[in-house]
Amino acid sequence: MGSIGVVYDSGYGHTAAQARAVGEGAASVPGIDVALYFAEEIAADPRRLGHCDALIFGTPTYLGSGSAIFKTFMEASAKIWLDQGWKGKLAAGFTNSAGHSGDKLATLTQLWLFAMQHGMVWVGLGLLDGNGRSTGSDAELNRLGAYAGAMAQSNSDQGLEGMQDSDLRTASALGERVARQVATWQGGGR
Ligand SMILES: Cc1cc2nc3c(=O)[nH]c(=O)nc-3n(C[C@H](O)[C@H](O)[C@H](O)COP(=O)(O)O)c2cc1C
Repeated sequence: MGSIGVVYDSGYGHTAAQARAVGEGAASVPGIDVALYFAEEIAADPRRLGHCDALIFGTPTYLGSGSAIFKTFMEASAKIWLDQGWKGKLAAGFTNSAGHSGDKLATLTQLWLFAMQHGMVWVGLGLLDGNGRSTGSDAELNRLGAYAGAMAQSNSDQGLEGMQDSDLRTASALGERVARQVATWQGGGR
């Protein structure tokens, strides 16, 4: 039994699709409740996340970092940070951008540091990098080769049809991994 909150921002819908995939993967684990929270809305009262055993953070990469709206959520959590209210919860992250690199690692690093400041315990993707061999293809899981979290790439001139199925499956795998960790995580040591 456990509860996971997926907190995300998305200006144009791509990262929202990734968030839904993360949520579906998490919900595939029996006994895990999953809820998606739009960062701008939950920033008004981030204490509503207090019941979650794990928080999975997601934001588009804008100019080499998370979006301003996601940063608003981060700063809205400052009073919780002061009390270390999320200490011992599990955390993970995901991001989408137009570039294949797109400096997405900087965004995942930002999310990781945010979780570290809160005393949370980071769960990485747990998948080897895909599509790194001559026999590989973009259909492979983790085709963008991230370890710190889930990455997705979508062309800037396309809508959701530009999302790669493999990236959504990778996002789902992250959600499922966090959910499996929640199922066994005690967290009591904080
Ligand atoms: C203000 C802004 C800054 C962006 N900066 C980057 C960037 O640094 N790297 C990148 O690869 N794509 C960048 N992009 C492209 C977005 O990451 C891409 O369109 C992504 O799909 C947006 O996700 P969303 O639909 O969830 O908002 C930027 C887009 C905008 C609007």
